[in-house]
Amino acid sequence: MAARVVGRTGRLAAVVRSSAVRLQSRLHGSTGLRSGSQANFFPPLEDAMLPSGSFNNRMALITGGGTGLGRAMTATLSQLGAQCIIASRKLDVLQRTAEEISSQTGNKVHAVQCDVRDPQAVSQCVDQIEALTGLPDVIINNAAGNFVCPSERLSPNAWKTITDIVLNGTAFVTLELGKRLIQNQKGASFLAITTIYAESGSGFVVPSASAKAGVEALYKSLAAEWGRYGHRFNIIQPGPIRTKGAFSRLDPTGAFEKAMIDRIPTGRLGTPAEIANLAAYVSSNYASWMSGAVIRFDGGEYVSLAGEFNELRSVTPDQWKLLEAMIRKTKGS
Ligand SMILES: CCCCC/C=C\C=C\C(=O)SCCNC(=O)CCNC(=O)[C@H](O)C(C)(C)COP(=O)(O)OP(=O)(O)OC[C@H]1O[C@@H](n2cnc3c(N)ncnc32)[C@H](O)[C@@H]1OP(=O)(O)O
Ligand SMILES: NC(=O)C1=CN([C@@H]2O[C@H](COP(=O)(O)OP(=O)(O)OC[C@H]3O[C@@H](n4cnc5c(N)ncnc54)[C@H](OP(=O)(O)O)[C@@H]3O)[C@@H](O)[C@H]2O)C=CC1
Repeated sequence: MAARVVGRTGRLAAVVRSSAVRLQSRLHGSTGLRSGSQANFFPPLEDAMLPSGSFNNRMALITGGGTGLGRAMTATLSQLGAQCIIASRKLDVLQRTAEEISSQTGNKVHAVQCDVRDPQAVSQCVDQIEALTGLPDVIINNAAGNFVCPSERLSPNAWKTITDIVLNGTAFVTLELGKRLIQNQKGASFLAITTIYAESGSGFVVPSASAKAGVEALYKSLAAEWGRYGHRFNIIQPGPIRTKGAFSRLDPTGAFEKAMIDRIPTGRLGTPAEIANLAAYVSSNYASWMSGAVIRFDGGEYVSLAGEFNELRSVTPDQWKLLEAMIRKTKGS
């Protein structure tokens, strides 16, 4: 009897395993099956979500606003009436983006060169911003650096480069603006863009994970301390959204993308317009009661990675009948 049960259990386990393998290989194949089907339930909307004019007479600074997600946030804020300033190292890229967005929205976008790792450059950048627009009402700390690398291959300068851009850069921009805003008795919304692995940590991007966790601690701390000056601090943790900056450094061969889509319950990557809408809401007066919030925006990827039994998604209804029968047959412990 015991031998029969053991034999049957072994066969069932093999069936479950092989069907999971078949399913996995279908999902990882070039057809991208799951993204084709599940994603149909979750179509991304690209239009600006807030009423037009929501940012009239407001000034917004977006670091890293020349490319990728920062560019999308700048476009949405500008469309909603904001005067934007975008700041990063590459002035030509910033100027091109500023001109393109301004010409589409009719609202001025200013380009200011700034390496956020350098506190003096940040101070000069803020001088320039004050001269151009006055101190901003909205600050989005979006600039970042990252690459995948086994930690044993990281040089001290590699570690310093990423942590300087992400943690020190965010701190320099936030402190410089914060001090001047406090002096001028002006309120503001601060938003930091981190990542889902700021919470869990992640191998192979350890400087980024460490620095983004530091950014989250910085923003949660200041949310508590600087509310009295009229400042709100919030955090968005995006899941994967295709940008050249991120994907060329984190998935250089393109092989990782299918695995990511496979584990995202909404079956697709996010889009820059989706994060831009969320950032606009968080930075707007519609969210004036929101401070100290950490918003995970990842199509469900984080919980999908975390749940111990989530792989059981690949068990078929017939296999469940067998499993249930086995479980019900168990008596005692
Ligand atoms: C597909 C996944 C989606 C999910 C994404 C989740 C989270 C994403 C988080 C992000 O932050 S994505 C944003 C990524 N965007 C960028 O990184 C844009 C800006 N990046 C850069 O400018 C550069 O990549 C860099 C390296 C961050 C900074 O450039 P620079 O200041 O010019 O530095 P260096 O080239 O001088 O390098 C400094 C230091 O680092 C070493 N290093 C550079 N690349 C690598 C590498 N691939 N592997 C190992 N080490 C590297 C370099 O050798 C230098 O160290 P030394 O000791 O040699 O001096
Ligand atoms: N795309 C994704 O899937 C995800 C992205 N994120 C986060 O979203 C944000 C935007 O990333 P994404 O748009 O994908 O990537 P990008 O590479 O397009 O954006 C990074 C920006 O940071 C700027 N930057 C880098 N170093 C510095 C520096 N030293 N001083 C000033 N600016 C700097 C770059 O401009 P320049 O080269 O001109 O300096 C660039 O515009 C980042 O914070 C990233 O960590 C988080 C999770 C997922």
